Amino acid sequence: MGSKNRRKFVSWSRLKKSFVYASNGIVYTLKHEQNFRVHLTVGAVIFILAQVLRIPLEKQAILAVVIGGVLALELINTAIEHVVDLMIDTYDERAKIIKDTAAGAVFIFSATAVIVGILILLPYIIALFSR
Ligand SMILES: Nc1ncnc2c1ncn2[C@@H]1O[C@H](COP(=O)(O)OP(=O)(O)OP(=O)(O)O)[C@@H](O)[C@H]1O
Repeated sequence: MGSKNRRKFVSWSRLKKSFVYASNGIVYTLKHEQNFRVHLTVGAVIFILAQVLRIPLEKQAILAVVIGGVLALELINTAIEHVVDLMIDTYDERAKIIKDTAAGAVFIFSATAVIVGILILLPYIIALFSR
């Protein structure tokens, strides 16, 4: 008892470890999940396009939130898939429901991100071609 209480308010070594663990999770997902690679690539293209089109910073912030949200949801979906696989290695209707609903959450947020991206970028693309 007490060892936790004696911990520093902010420990840089613990922060560094947390960053390394989180990076490992991102690198794992990057290597093994095609959807994550697709979303990351689309997100990077949108970010570059926003710079080229000189989109205002507050709109870029909205794009950053939705792109980051999709990527974060992909990581959670991957974690859920692994928890299910850890619990059961045979076909199970409940496993299917868990995985399918988690995938559905990613899909809904991705579709939302696409709509937000179109709403923000399209007027600038139209203005570029109607000069
Ligand atoms: N144990 C299981 N029991 C029943 N259905 C399963 C099971 N494991 C996977 N499935 C079905 O297969 C689908 C794909 O699951 P899998 O674990 O292969 O994910 P994935 O191919 O990596 O998916 P994603 O491409 O979304 O990352 C699930 O959405 C589910 O419908």
